[in-house]
Amino acid sequence: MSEQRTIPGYTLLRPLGRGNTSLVHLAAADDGRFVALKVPHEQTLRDQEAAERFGNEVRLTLQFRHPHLVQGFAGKPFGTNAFLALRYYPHGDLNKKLESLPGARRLQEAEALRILADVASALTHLHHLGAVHQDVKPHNVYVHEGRAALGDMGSTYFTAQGGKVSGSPYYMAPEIYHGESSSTASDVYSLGILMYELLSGSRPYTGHSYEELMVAHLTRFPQPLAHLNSNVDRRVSRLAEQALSKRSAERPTADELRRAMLQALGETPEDEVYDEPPEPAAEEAPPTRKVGRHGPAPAAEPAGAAGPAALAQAPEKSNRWNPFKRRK
Ligand SMILES: Nc1ncnc2c1ncn2[C@@H]1O[C@H](COP(=O)(O)OP(=O)(O)OP(=O)(O)O)[C@@H](O)[C@H]1O
Repeated sequence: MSEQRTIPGYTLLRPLGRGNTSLVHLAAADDGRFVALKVPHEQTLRDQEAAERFGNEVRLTLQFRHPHLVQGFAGKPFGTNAFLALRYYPHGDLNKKLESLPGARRLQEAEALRILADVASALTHLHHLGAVHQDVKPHNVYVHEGRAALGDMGSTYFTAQGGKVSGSPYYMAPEIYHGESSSTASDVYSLGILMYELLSGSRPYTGHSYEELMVAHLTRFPQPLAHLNSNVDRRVSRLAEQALSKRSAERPTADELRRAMLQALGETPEDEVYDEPPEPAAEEAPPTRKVGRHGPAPAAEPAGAAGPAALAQAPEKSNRWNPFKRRK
Protein backbone atom coordinates (compact mmCIF):
# COMPACT_ATOMS: atom_id res chain seq x y z
CA MET A 1 0.00 0.00 0.00
CA SER A 2 1.23 3.52 -0.77
CA GLU A 3 0.74 4.38 2.91
CA GLN A 4 3.43 1.84 3.87
CA ARG A 5 6.09 3.06 1.41
CA THR A 6 9.40 4.06 2.90
CA ILE A 7 11.20 7.18 1.73
CA PRO A 8 15.00 7.00 2.08
CA GLY A 9 16.28 9.63 4.50
CA TYR A 10 13.04 9.89 6.51
CA THR A 11 11.39 8.03 9.37
CA LEU A 12 7.62 8.21 9.16
CA LEU A 13 6.14 9.01 12.56
CA ARG A 14 2.37 9.40 12.13
CA PRO A 15 -0.16 10.40 9.47
CA LEU A 16 -1.15 14.07 9.48
CA GLY A 17 -3.84 13.89 6.85
CA ARG A 18 -4.97 12.45 3.60
CA GLY A 19 -5.79 14.39 0.44
CA ASN A 20 -6.93 13.34 -3.02
CA THR A 21 -3.36 13.10 -4.25
CA SER A 22 -1.28 12.07 -1.29
CA LEU A 23 -0.94 10.96 2.27
CA VAL A 24 0.94 13.39 4.49
CA HIS A 25 3.00 12.10 7.42
CA LEU A 26 4.86 13.75 10.20
CA ALA A 27 8.39 12.46 9.58
CA ALA A 28 11.86 12.89 11.03
CA ALA A 29 14.55 13.60 8.49
CA ASP A 30 17.97 12.02 9.01
CA ASP A 31 19.29 15.47 9.97
CA GLY A 32 16.79 15.49 12.88
CA ARG A 33 14.38 17.99 11.36
CA PHE A 34 10.64 17.28 11.61
CA VAL A 35 8.87 17.66 8.30
CA ALA A 36 5.45 17.10 6.76
CA LEU A 37 6.22 14.37 4.23
CA LYS A 38 3.83 14.15 1.27
CA VAL A 39 3.79 10.74 -0.34
CA PRO A 40 1.56 10.32 -3.42
CA HIS A 41 -1.01 7.53 -3.39
CA GLU A 42 -0.24 4.58 -5.66
CA GLN A 43 -3.32 5.63 -7.59
CA THR A 44 -1.75 9.07 -8.15
CA LEU A 45 1.41 7.49 -9.56
CA ARG A 46 -0.62 5.28 -11.91
CA ASP A 47 -2.65 8.17 -13.34
CA GLN A 48 -0.56 10.29 -15.68
CA GLU A 49 -2.39 13.56 -15.08
CA ALA A 50 -2.40 13.12 -11.29
CA ALA A 51 1.28 12.11 -11.29
CA GLU A 52 2.19 15.19 -13.33
CA ARG A 53 0.23 17.37 -10.95
CA PHE A 54 2.21 15.94 -8.02
CA GLY A 55 5.47 16.36 -9.97
CA ASN A 56 4.48 19.96 -10.69
CA GLU A 57 3.86 20.57 -6.99
CA VAL A 58 7.28 19.17 -6.08
CA ARG A 59 9.17 21.20 -8.69
CA LEU A 60 7.46 24.50 -8.01
CA THR A 61 7.43 24.17 -4.21
CA LEU A 62 11.19 23.65 -4.28
CA GLN A 63 11.67 26.49 -6.76
CA PHE A 64 9.75 29.26 -4.99
CA ARG A 65 11.07 30.88 -1.83
CA HIS A 66 8.93 33.32 0.08
CA PRO A 67 8.09 33.77 3.77
CA HIS A 68 4.39 33.26 3.00
CA LEU A 69 4.68 30.24 0.73
CA VAL A 70 4.95 26.84 2.45
CA GLN A 71 8.63 25.97 2.30
CA GLY A 72 9.76 22.80 0.60
CA PHE A 73 12.99 21.18 1.81
CA ALA A 74 13.46 18.28 -0.59
CA GLY A 75 11.50 16.13 -2.97
CA LYS A 76 11.39 13.74 -5.86
CA PRO A 77 8.77 14.55 -8.49
CA PHE A 78 8.22 11.12 -10.05
CA GLY A 79 8.76 7.42 -9.53
CA THR A 80 7.94 4.95 -6.79
CA ASN A 81 9.88 7.00 -4.21
CA ALA A 82 8.23 10.28 -5.15
CA PHE A 83 7.80 12.58 -2.15
CA LEU A 84 7.80 16.18 -1.00
CA ALA A 85 9.22 17.23 2.37
CA LEU A 86 7.56 20.41 3.60
CA ARG A 87 7.75 22.65 6.60
CA TYR A 88 5.57 21.05 9.26
CA TYR A 89 2.64 23.09 10.60
CA PRO A 90 1.53 21.53 13.92
CA HIS A 91 -1.98 23.01 13.72
CA GLY A 92 -2.65 21.81 10.18
CA ASP A 93 -4.45 23.82 7.56
CA LEU A 94 -6.68 26.86 8.05
CA ASN A 95 -9.83 24.92 7.21
CA LYS A 96 -9.19 22.67 10.22
CA LYS A 97 -8.75 25.74 12.36
CA LEU A 98 -12.02 27.29 11.10
CA GLU A 99 -13.88 24.03 11.72
CA SER A 100 -12.59 23.87 15.27
CA LEU A 101 -13.93 27.35 16.14
CA PRO A 102 -16.99 27.30 18.38
CA GLY A 103 -20.08 28.72 16.63
CA ALA A 104 -19.42 30.77 13.50
CA ARG A 105 -16.28 30.13 11.44
CA ARG A 106 -15.11 33.61 12.28
CA LEU A 107 -11.66 34.63 13.43
CA GLN A 108 -10.75 37.71 15.40
CA GLU A 109 -10.57 40.66 13.01
CA ALA A 110 -6.84 41.30 13.41
CA GLU A 111 -6.02 37.61 13.10
CA ALA A 112 -8.05 37.37 9.89
CA LEU A 113 -6.47 40.49 8.40
CA ARG A 114 -2.97 39.21 9.17
CA ILE A 115 -3.65 35.85 7.52
CA LEU A 116 -5.20 37.57 4.50
CA ALA A 117 -2.31 40.03 4.19
CA ASP A 118 0.16 37.13 4.27
CA VAL A 119 -1.75 35.21 1.58
CA ALA A 120 -1.98 38.40 -0.51
CA SER A 121 1.77 38.82 -0.07
CA ALA A 122 2.39 35.26 -1.33
CA LEU A 123 0.17 35.93 -4.34
CA THR A 124 1.88 39.26 -5.03
CA HIS A 125 5.16 37.35 -5.18
CA LEU A 126 3.82 34.59 -7.46
CA HIS A 127 2.13 37.12 -9.74
CA HIS A 128 5.34 39.15 -9.95
CA LEU A 129 7.08 36.00 -11.17
CA GLY A 130 4.37 35.50 -13.80
CA ALA A 131 2.74 32.55 -12.03
CA VAL A 132 -0.91 31.86 -11.16
CA HIS A 133 -1.65 29.71 -8.08
CA GLN A 134 -5.19 28.57 -9.04
CA ASP A 135 -6.17 27.01 -5.71
CA VAL A 136 -6.40 29.67 -3.01
CA LYS A 137 -8.67 28.32 -0.24
CA PRO A 138 -8.43 27.66 3.51
CA HIS A 139 -7.36 24.01 2.91
CA ASN A 140 -4.19 25.36 1.30
CA VAL A 141 -3.31 27.97 3.92
CA TYR A 142 -1.18 27.02 6.93
CA VAL A 143 -0.92 29.19 10.02
CA HIS A 144 1.70 29.20 12.73
CA GLU A 145 1.85 31.78 15.51
CA GLY A 146 -0.57 33.99 13.63
CA ARG A 147 1.40 34.07 10.37
CA ALA A 148 0.16 32.33 7.26
CA ALA A 149 1.75 30.52 4.33
CA LEU A 150 0.09 29.44 1.10
CA GLY A 151 0.75 25.86 -0.01
CA ASP A 152 -0.23 23.35 -2.70
CA MET A 153 1.47 24.31 -5.94
CA GLY A 154 -0.06 21.36 -7.78
CA SER A 155 -2.14 23.59 -10.06
CA THR A 156 0.30 26.51 -10.26
CA TYR A 157 1.65 27.50 -13.67
CA PHE A 158 3.56 30.27 -15.38
CA THR A 159 1.25 32.27 -17.63
CA ALA A 160 3.95 32.58 -20.31
CA GLN A 161 4.02 28.83 -20.59
CA GLY A 162 0.36 27.96 -20.17
CA GLY A 163 -1.20 25.38 -17.90
CA LYS A 164 -4.36 23.50 -17.19
CA VAL A 165 -7.17 25.64 -15.85
CA SER A 166 -8.24 24.44 -12.43
CA GLY A 167 -9.78 25.53 -9.16
CA SER A 168 -12.13 24.63 -6.32
CA PRO A 169 -15.83 25.40 -6.96
CA TYR A 170 -16.41 27.58 -3.86
CA TYR A 171 -13.43 29.77 -4.78
CA MET A 172 -13.39 29.65 -8.59
CA ALA A 173 -13.73 32.84 -10.64
CA PRO A 174 -16.58 33.29 -13.17
CA GLU A 175 -14.20 33.18 -16.15
CA ILE A 176 -13.08 29.70 -15.11
CA TYR A 177 -16.71 28.53 -14.93
CA HIS A 178 -17.05 29.97 -18.44
CA GLY A 179 -14.16 27.73 -19.57
CA GLU A 180 -11.80 30.64 -20.15
CA SER A 181 -8.17 30.96 -19.09
CA SER A 182 -7.26 31.67 -15.51
CA SER A 183 -5.05 34.63 -14.69
CA THR A 184 -3.65 36.51 -11.73
CA ALA A 185 -7.12 38.13 -11.49
CA SER A 186 -8.66 34.68 -10.94
CA ASP A 187 -6.40 34.26 -7.89
CA VAL A 188 -7.56 37.69 -6.68
CA TYR A 189 -11.18 36.50 -6.98
CA SER A 190 -10.38 33.43 -4.84
CA LEU A 191 -8.65 35.70 -2.33
CA GLY A 192 -11.80 37.89 -2.34
CA ILE A 193 -13.87 34.83 -1.39
CA LEU A 194 -11.38 34.05 1.37
CA MET A 195 -11.63 37.66 2.62
CA TYR A 196 -15.41 37.33 2.87
CA GLU A 197 -15.12 33.99 4.57
CA LEU A 198 -12.60 35.07 7.19
CA LEU A 199 -14.04 38.51 7.86
CA SER A 200 -17.75 37.61 7.88
CA GLY A 201 -17.67 33.98 9.06
CA SER A 202 -19.32 32.55 5.95
CA ARG A 203 -18.67 32.11 2.26
CA PRO A 204 -20.43 34.59 -0.05
CA TYR A 205 -21.72 31.87 -2.39
CA THR A 206 -23.06 28.52 -1.32
CA GLY A 207 -24.65 25.62 -3.14
CA HIS A 208 -25.19 21.89 -2.91
CA SER A 209 -23.74 21.07 -6.30
CA TYR A 210 -21.23 22.29 -8.82
CA GLU A 211 -24.10 23.68 -10.94
CA GLU A 212 -25.63 25.63 -8.04
CA LEU A 213 -22.26 27.13 -7.22
CA MET A 214 -21.67 27.99 -10.86
CA VAL A 215 -25.00 29.86 -11.06
CA ALA A 216 -24.16 31.73 -7.85
CA HIS A 217 -20.69 32.80 -9.02
CA LEU A 218 -21.95 33.81 -12.45
CA THR A 219 -25.17 35.62 -11.58
CA ARG A 220 -25.32 36.67 -7.92
CA PHE A 221 -23.73 39.52 -6.00
CA PRO A 222 -22.68 39.17 -2.38
CA GLN A 223 -24.01 41.38 0.35
CA PRO A 224 -21.60 44.20 1.17
CA LEU A 225 -19.05 42.85 3.62
CA ALA A 226 -19.61 45.89 5.85
CA HIS A 227 -23.27 44.80 6.31
CA LEU A 228 -22.15 41.39 7.53
CA ASN A 229 -19.47 42.74 9.83
CA SER A 230 -19.66 46.42 10.62
CA ASN A 231 -16.17 46.37 12.14
CA VAL A 232 -14.46 45.66 8.85
CA ASP A 233 -12.34 48.53 7.59
CA ARG A 234 -14.25 50.37 4.83
CA ARG A 235 -11.48 50.23 2.27
CA VAL A 236 -10.92 46.51 2.89
CA SER A 237 -14.66 45.93 2.53
CA ARG A 238 -14.82 47.88 -0.75
CA LEU A 239 -11.76 46.11 -2.19
CA ALA A 240 -13.17 42.70 -1.20
CA GLU A 241 -16.30 43.51 -3.20
CA GLN A 242 -14.17 44.64 -6.16
CA ALA A 243 -12.13 41.44 -5.91
CA LEU A 244 -15.38 39.58 -6.59
CA SER A 245 -16.14 41.56 -9.77
CA LYS A 246 -17.54 39.31 -12.46
CA ARG A 247 -15.18 40.98 -14.93
CA SER A 248 -11.58 40.13 -14.20
CA ALA A 249 -10.31 43.52 -15.45
CA GLU A 250 -12.27 45.30 -12.69
CA ARG A 251 -10.56 43.45 -9.84
CA PRO A 252 -7.74 45.01 -7.79
CA THR A 253 -4.31 43.40 -7.72
CA ALA A 254 -3.13 41.11 -4.92
CA ASP A 255 -0.69 43.85 -3.92
CA GLU A 256 -3.50 46.42 -3.53
CA LEU A 257 -5.31 43.98 -1.26
CA ARG A 258 -2.12 43.30 0.71
CA ARG A 259 -1.55 47.02 1.24
CA ALA A 260 -5.15 47.67 2.29
CA MET A 261 -5.05 44.84 4.80
CA LEU A 262 -1.79 46.06 6.34
CA GLN A 263 -3.15 49.61 6.54
CA ALA A 264 -6.25 48.27 8.28
CA LEU A 265 -3.86 46.65 10.78
CA GLY A 266 -2.38 50.10 11.38
CA GLU A 267 0.84 49.39 9.49
CA THR A 268 2.59 51.21 6.68
CA PRO A 269 2.96 48.62 3.93
CA GLU A 270 6.42 48.24 2.52
CA ASP A 271 7.09 47.17 -1.05
CA GLU A 272 7.53 43.45 -1.54
CA VAL A 273 11.21 42.63 -1.93
CA TYR A 274 12.09 40.12 -4.59
CA ASP A 275 15.35 38.17 -4.32
CA GLU A 276 14.52 35.83 -7.11
CA PRO A 277 14.74 36.86 -10.76
CA PRO A 278 11.58 36.08 -12.73
CA GLU A 279 11.54 32.70 -14.44
CA PRO A 280 13.01 32.98 -17.96
CA ALA A 281 10.38 32.88 -20.67
CA ALA A 282 9.68 29.50 -22.20
CA GLU A 283 11.05 28.86 -25.66
CA GLU A 284 7.50 28.16 -26.73
CA ALA A 285 4.34 29.68 -25.23
CA PRO A 286 1.47 27.32 -25.90
CA PRO A 287 -2.09 28.46 -25.26
CA THR A 288 -3.66 27.54 -21.95
CA ARG A 289 -5.40 24.19 -22.00
CA LYS A 290 -8.97 24.55 -20.85
CA VAL A 291 -9.09 21.36 -18.92
CA GLY A 292 -8.55 20.45 -15.33
CA ARG A 293 -10.05 18.92 -12.29
CA HIS A 294 -13.33 20.62 -13.03
CA GLY A 295 -13.18 20.74 -16.80
CA PRO A 296 -13.62 18.21 -19.54
CA ALA A 297 -11.28 15.22 -19.63
CA PRO A 298 -7.87 16.00 -21.13
CA ALA A 299 -6.95 14.54 -24.48
CA ALA A 300 -5.35 11.11 -24.34
CA GLU A 301 -1.56 11.10 -24.22
CA PRO A 302 -0.13 10.29 -27.64
CA ALA A 303 2.09 7.27 -27.96
CA GLY A 304 5.74 8.08 -27.48
CA ALA A 305 5.26 11.09 -25.18
CA ALA A 306 7.47 11.05 -22.10
CA GLY A 307 5.45 9.53 -19.25
CA PRO A 308 6.11 9.95 -15.54
CA ALA A 309 8.64 7.12 -15.44
CA ALA A 310 10.67 8.62 -18.27
CA LEU A 311 10.43 12.11 -16.80
CA ALA A 312 11.67 10.86 -13.44
CA GLN A 313 14.92 9.91 -15.11
CA ALA A 314 15.37 13.34 -16.70
CA PRO A 315 18.21 15.42 -15.31
CA GLU A 316 17.23 18.60 -13.39
CA LYS A 317 17.88 21.04 -16.21
CA SER A 318 16.74 18.85 -19.06
CA ASN A 319 14.25 20.25 -21.54
CA ARG A 320 12.36 16.98 -21.31
CA TRP A 321 10.61 17.96 -18.12
CA ASN A 322 8.33 20.92 -18.39
CA PRO A 323 4.91 20.44 -16.83
CA PHE A 324 3.50 23.40 -18.75
CA LYS A 325 4.67 22.53 -22.18
CA ARG A 326 1.94 21.40 -24.50
CA ARG A 327 2.41 17.81 -25.50
CA LYS A 328 1.67 17.43 -29.14
N1 LIG B 1 2.96 21.21 5.83
C1 LIG B 1 1.98 20.58 6.49
N2 LIG B 1 1.95 20.59 7.85
C2 LIG B 1 0.95 19.96 8.52
N3 LIG B 1 -0.06 19.29 7.94
C3 LIG B 1 -0.08 19.23 6.59
C4 LIG B 1 0.94 19.86 5.80
N4 LIG B 1 0.66 19.65 4.49
C5 LIG B 1 -0.47 18.91 4.47
N5 LIG B 1 -0.92 18.66 5.72
C6 LIG B 1 -2.16 17.93 6.06
O1 LIG B 1 -2.29 16.78 5.26
C7 LIG B 1 -3.60 16.69 4.70
C8 LIG B 1 -3.52 16.42 3.22
O2 LIG B 1 -2.78 17.45 2.58
P1 LIG B 1 -3.18 17.99 1.16
O3 LIG B 1 -4.62 18.38 1.17
O4 LIG B 1 -2.20 19.01 0.75
O5 LIG B 1 -3.04 16.66 0.30
P2 LIG B 1 -3.06 16.48 -1.27
O6 LIG B 1 -3.54 15.08 -1.51
O7 LIG B 1 -1.72 16.81 -1.85
O8 LIG B 1 -4.05 17.60 -1.76
P3 LIG B 1 -5.28 17.52 -2.79
O9 LIG B 1 -6.41 16.84 -2.04
O10 LIG B 1 -5.54 18.99 -3.07
O11 LIG B 1 -4.82 16.74 -3.98
C9 LIG B 1 -4.33 17.98 5.02
O12 LIG B 1 -5.35 17.69 5.95
C10 LIG B 1 -3.32 18.87 5.67
O13 LIG B 1 -3.82 19.49 6.80
